[in-house]
Amino acid sequence: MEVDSDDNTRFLDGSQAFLNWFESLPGATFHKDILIEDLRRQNAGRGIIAKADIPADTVLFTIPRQSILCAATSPVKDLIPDIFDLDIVDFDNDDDDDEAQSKTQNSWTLLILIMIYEHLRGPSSPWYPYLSILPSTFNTPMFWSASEISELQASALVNKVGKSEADSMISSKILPVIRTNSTIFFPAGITPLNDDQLTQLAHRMGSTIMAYAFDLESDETTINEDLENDDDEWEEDREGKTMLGMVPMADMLNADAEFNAHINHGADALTATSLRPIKEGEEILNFYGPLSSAELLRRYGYVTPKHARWDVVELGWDLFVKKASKRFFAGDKLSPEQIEAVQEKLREYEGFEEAFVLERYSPDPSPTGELNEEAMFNGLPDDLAEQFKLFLKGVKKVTGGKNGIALRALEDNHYRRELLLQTVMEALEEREGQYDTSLEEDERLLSEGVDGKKRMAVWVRKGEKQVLREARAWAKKESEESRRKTAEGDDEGRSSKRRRF
Ligand SMILES: C[S@@+](CC[C@H](N)C(=O)[O-])C[C@H]1O[C@@H](n2cnc3c(N)ncnc32)[C@H](O)[C@@H]1O
Repeated sequence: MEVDSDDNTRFLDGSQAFLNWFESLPGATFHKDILIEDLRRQNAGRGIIAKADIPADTVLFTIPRQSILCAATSPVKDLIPDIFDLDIVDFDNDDDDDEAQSKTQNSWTLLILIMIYEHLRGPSSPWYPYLSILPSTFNTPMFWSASEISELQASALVNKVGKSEADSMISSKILPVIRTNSTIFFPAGITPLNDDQLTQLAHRMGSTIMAYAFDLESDETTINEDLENDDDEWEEDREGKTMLGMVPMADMLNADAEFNAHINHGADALTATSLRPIKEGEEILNFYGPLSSAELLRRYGYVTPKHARWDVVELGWDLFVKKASKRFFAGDKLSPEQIEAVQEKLREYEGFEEAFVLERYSPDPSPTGELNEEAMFNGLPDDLAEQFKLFLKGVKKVTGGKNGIALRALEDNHYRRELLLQTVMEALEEREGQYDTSLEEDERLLSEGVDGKKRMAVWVRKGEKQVLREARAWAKKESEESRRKTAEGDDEGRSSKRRRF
């Protein structure tokens, strides 16, 4: 990345002013053997590196809770108590669809308002040296043009960018509060911003929160406890469930799927500690969770090779049914209208899934932040087999028991599994065809050195195609096995009350 010398000076001065400010906070510590480094040459902004070898379990820095920018520390809670009353704010409220809730705040919108307020205060804000080094532009797809988004091709990420949801959240929860309290946000001497400017600012703050904010747990937790929890735990800070806060210095750590540091949440302070020995010159890295390349790009605006182990691809139910139906049309025993009737009934079912996420078996990193096991594709979602069985039952019903294939599949577990696997293989082939380029073309593009947003988009779509190929190879192997068992007339396959599919 090219930077001119003025930019360079501003960047380095910003880092130094931030460090000076941080070290002056009562209770803050910053280890003598670490430094804030300029990592723009590797498109990673600022990061923290070790200046000397650091042993495991070393406290790298300490952030007193008082210095965190959040609902508990912001002066706005006294200025606009009715919306910032911490006793009545429902941190679980993330339901934007409910009109009654449209004016109430959640952890996201509170923090957006707090950050807008501090941003507008400029140098008078106690957090100014910190806020000054946070980004004003982002690489997340939220800010991509339509043609840049189109490079994601058939990735499910295209429908998860969330621009219009963010726009409506800003117009229903952010702008009205600022307009009602305009003298607080724009006191004498500060020129008020118009709605477009405020909307842009709110987007900027929302994206900063997405990539920088922490879920403020109040209890001491350790990496071991975190890793024992299920995957959803990692995502909690991005779901609007608990108080979110901007944690100076903790958010200067970059991250990867293999990492060497962790943030512990203590009663009075948060501390960053080394999980294992860190060598001089090594970057100190945090972990943002077991995120796929697409999710890492959506939330943080970057991708890394090590996160590809968590790549996923979505297989739509309608595509699966399209492929399955071909088999059930045999002998004209099932009409398209009957299939649609089955589908309609299925959609009414509470647990109905529109799409199934295919993913590898991919263990979490070890407590010392290392990946010790290969990720591999080893199975389809159980829900798909269950929904397929319901579909077969539906077919049996609408045909009055006349569709032989459905009847046999409901009776014979091996046969049903074989049908499922065959259908999945065909559906996966069509799913791969929905992307404009092949896996091999994407690999060539990446090796030829495509860069910027396009490289990230190619990386995401390539990763998804790789999962599709692995899933197809796995299904083929399983299907051969299943067919062998069916041919052998394995009685185990017959349905019985004692045995489940
Ligand atoms: C919490 S901040 C980390 C500090 C950030 N680099 C900065 O300069 O302010 C998260 C952002 O850092 C960048 N980042 C984090 N880890 C990265 C990595 N391994 N490679 C490239 N960029 C990374 C991404 O832009 C991400 O949105």
